[in-house]
Amino acid sequence: MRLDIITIFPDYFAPLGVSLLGKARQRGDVDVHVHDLRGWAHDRHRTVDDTPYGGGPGMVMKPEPWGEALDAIAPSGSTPRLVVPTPSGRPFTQETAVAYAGEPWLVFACGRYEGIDARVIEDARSRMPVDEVSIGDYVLAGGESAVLVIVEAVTRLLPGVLGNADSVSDDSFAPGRMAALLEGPVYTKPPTWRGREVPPVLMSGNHGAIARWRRDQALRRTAATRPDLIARNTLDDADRSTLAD
Ligand SMILES: Nc1nc2cc(Br)ccc2s1
Repeated sequence: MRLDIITIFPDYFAPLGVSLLGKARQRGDVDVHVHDLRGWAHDRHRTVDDTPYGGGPGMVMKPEPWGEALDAIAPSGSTPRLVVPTPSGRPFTQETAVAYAGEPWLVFACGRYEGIDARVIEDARSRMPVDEVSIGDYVLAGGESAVLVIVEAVTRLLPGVLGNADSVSDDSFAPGRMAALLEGPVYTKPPTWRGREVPPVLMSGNHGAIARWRRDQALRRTAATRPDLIARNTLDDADRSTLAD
């Protein structure tokens, strides 16, 4: 997978060189290129923003540098998927992450200020798929943090990137598996810590009882914090009994 990231803060992406993704990059599983948008701003001050037409607060990112950057990174005829984080985008979910993990090439546009001139997105749509995605109902100072989130959610799904492949298939939001129940509590050694014991069922060796206990915990946590997710699940009698407790 190739990832291109266009930003006015390239140093923001130093974290992509460490941990699992860093190893994946060293192995050549992921090819990441970070580009400074100011490289395509040709005036003396390398200006990338200007005042908004129609007035209003803040500044808008000028179309010219973006247009030149996208032309240089994705010349006509090449068709990466352009991903533009924005609070007004479609929700980015685990399903989106799974879809993106199957893409050979993603280009990320990191907006700043009040956003990117809308004509940049229109122009890009004329020659490549463009997704405007939101990572949540809050406003950041720019798209860089959102790209870090999206890149982590996507690349951890790539074969070999996450040490334990089972972890991915066992994700609480993994499509098709218990349809997005939240993870229940997890435990490791020591068996007693500050007088608090690990639930005995987890040390019983009874895998059926352990699976039932884990599902009950996931159901209870989901019902308590994300009841909207419960409706997406097909509950059996045992589930309904757990939730009725
Ligand atoms: N939640 C999000 N906030 C923002 C702000 C800017 Br400015 C650009 C992208 C995003 S995604």
